[in-house]
Amino acid sequence: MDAHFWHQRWQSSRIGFHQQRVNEHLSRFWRQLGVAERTEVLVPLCGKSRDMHWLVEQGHNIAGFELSPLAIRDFFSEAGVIPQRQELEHYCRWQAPGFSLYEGDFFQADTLGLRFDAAYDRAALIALPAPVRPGYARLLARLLNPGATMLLVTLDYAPIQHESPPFSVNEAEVKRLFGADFEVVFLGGIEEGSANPRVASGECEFFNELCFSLRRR
Ligand SMILES: C[S@@+](CC[C@H](N)C(=O)[O-])C[C@H]1O[C@@H](n2cnc3c(N)ncnc32)[C@H](O)[C@@H]1O
Repeated sequence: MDAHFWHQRWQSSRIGFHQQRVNEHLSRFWRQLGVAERTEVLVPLCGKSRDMHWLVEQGHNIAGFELSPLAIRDFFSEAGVIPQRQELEHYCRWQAPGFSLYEGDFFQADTLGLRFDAAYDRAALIALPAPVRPGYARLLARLLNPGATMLLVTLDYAPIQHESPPFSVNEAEVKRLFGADFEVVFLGGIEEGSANPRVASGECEFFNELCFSLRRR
C-alpha cells in the first residue's frame, strides 16, 4: 500500500480498523511483559489508536509513527489536547505530555537515531503487504535495544486475500519474520467466530486475532 492509499482512507474516513475500545490483548497481556514505568513505547503505524492513551495511563510515554496528519490531528483533538508541532528533517513531530507522534513514513525512523525498550504493534504489520514485511521486521530489530519487548497483535484468517489490508499474518509467518532477532512467544488468540461479519457472511471460514510477545535478543 502506498502513502496515497492511506491518505485517501483518512480523507474519506474509511478507518474501519480504528477501535473505540482498548485492545483486549493489550489490556490482558501488557503487564505480563514487565515493561518498566516511564519506558517510551514505540508504536509504529499508530493511527489515532486509543491504545496509546491506555499505555500512557500505565505510566509510559509514547513514540508513535503515522503517515496521516489527519489521524494525528484527530488523536489530539479528540483528547482535548493542543500539541506542539516541530518540523524535523523527515518528520513533523507533534508533542504533548506523554506523547511524541512523528508524522511521516515509519520506514525513515532510522534517521532519528532513537532506540526503544518496548514496542506495541496492533494492525501495523498486518497493514503491510507481504514484500514489505521483512523490511519492517528488520527495522524494528534495529530500533529496539537488546532485551526490549514488544507486544504484537495480528490477524489470522482464511481464505487469505492479498489485495488490501488487513492481511493475514499467522504464527508461522511471525516466527519467520522475527525469529532471527527476537524470541517469539504466542500468548493467545481470540476466535471471533460468527461475531465477525466476514465469517457470518461466509466470506471467511475463520477470523482470529493473535497475540505474541517478542523479546529482542
Ligand atoms: C490499519 S491502520 C492501524 C492503525 C493503528 N495501529 C490502530 O490500531 O488503529 C494502519 C495505519 O498505518 C498508517 N501507515 C501506513 N503506512 C505507514 C508508514 N509507512 N508510515 C507511517 N504510518 C503508516 C496508516 O495511515 C494507518 O493509519
